[in-house]
Amino acid sequence: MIKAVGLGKTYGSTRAVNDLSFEVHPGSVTGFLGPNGSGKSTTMRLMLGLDRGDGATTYDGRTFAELDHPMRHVGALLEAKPFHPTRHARNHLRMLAAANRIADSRVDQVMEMVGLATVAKGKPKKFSLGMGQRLGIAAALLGDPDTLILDEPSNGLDPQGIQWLRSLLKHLAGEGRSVFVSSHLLQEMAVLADELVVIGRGKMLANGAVSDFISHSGLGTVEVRTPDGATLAPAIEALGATIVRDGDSLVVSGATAEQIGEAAHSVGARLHQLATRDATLEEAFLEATGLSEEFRGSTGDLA
Ligand SMILES: Nc1ncnc2c1ncn2[C@@H]1O[C@H](COP(=O)(O)OP(=O)(O)OP(=O)(O)O)[C@@H](O)[C@H]1O
Repeated sequence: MIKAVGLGKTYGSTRAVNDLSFEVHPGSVTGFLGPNGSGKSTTMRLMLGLDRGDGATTYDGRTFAELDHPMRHVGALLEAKPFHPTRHARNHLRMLAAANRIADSRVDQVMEMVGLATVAKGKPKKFSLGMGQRLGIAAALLGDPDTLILDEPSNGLDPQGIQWLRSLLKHLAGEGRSVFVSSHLLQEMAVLADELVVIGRGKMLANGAVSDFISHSGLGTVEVRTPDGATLAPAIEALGATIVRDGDSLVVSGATAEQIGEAAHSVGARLHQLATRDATLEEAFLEATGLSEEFRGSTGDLA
């Protein structure tokens, strides 16, 4: 298990990460979300001891520096990929393997896993963004680690690549590993992650199950089809809910289907349909991070 306690980092006058504490549990994928510049990469570097800062991160009770052959415990993919300019992809991995006492045969295994076996002798500097990303993922998997920390691993991957990565990470978590992964692809995160850590301007905004994050956003609605709208609407509004009329339907925010059903019963209104619609992860994320967005674009006058 990963346990991060009180992580913090200041660059000049910028408090990039501020007192972040969270856990990443074995057997699950934990998504790490936050707007641009919110401190995700800095947090990951702190977790791996690559940046000096406040707090501590332990892996089953040991800090990264205390692990012998860390690649065999924690596999990491960070934004900057230090590939050797002239070394072949396979040799790059062989060198990492040797430094961590990992068998050479594992190199071919991971190249196969990430779909780079046919270009094993290619030079990473000639790789496309997606191929470079796959090589970085191969390096993270090299030590067959029980913990993975991946910063934007889907960057540059095509749709098939993203689907492949999703299956891979779910499979690895299913084997009991702890997977911590940042991404801006919220639809992807919605189907990949079990738990979330959501930050804004370096501070924790939400931490817990994806389903709780979405339901706590309060953005879900209930669609009510009724021939007795005039009778039912005041009873729903009396619950403190708001109603938007859509043809012969009432779209209700701020009340559950159960509450609406009870209200309908108490005023004798007939219900033809009562359908709940959950918020999307994107809607919940935008709601949670709206005020902590650091960089806000404008659609302006594009003409
Ligand atoms: N080496 C550095 N020197 C100075 N400031 C830095 C440095 N690295 C990051 N920062 C600042 O720290 C803050 C957090 O940056 P970080 O890269 O961790 O965010 P992020 O959430 O990973 O962003 P993105 O989603 O855009 O990749 C930003 O304000 C950034 O400008």
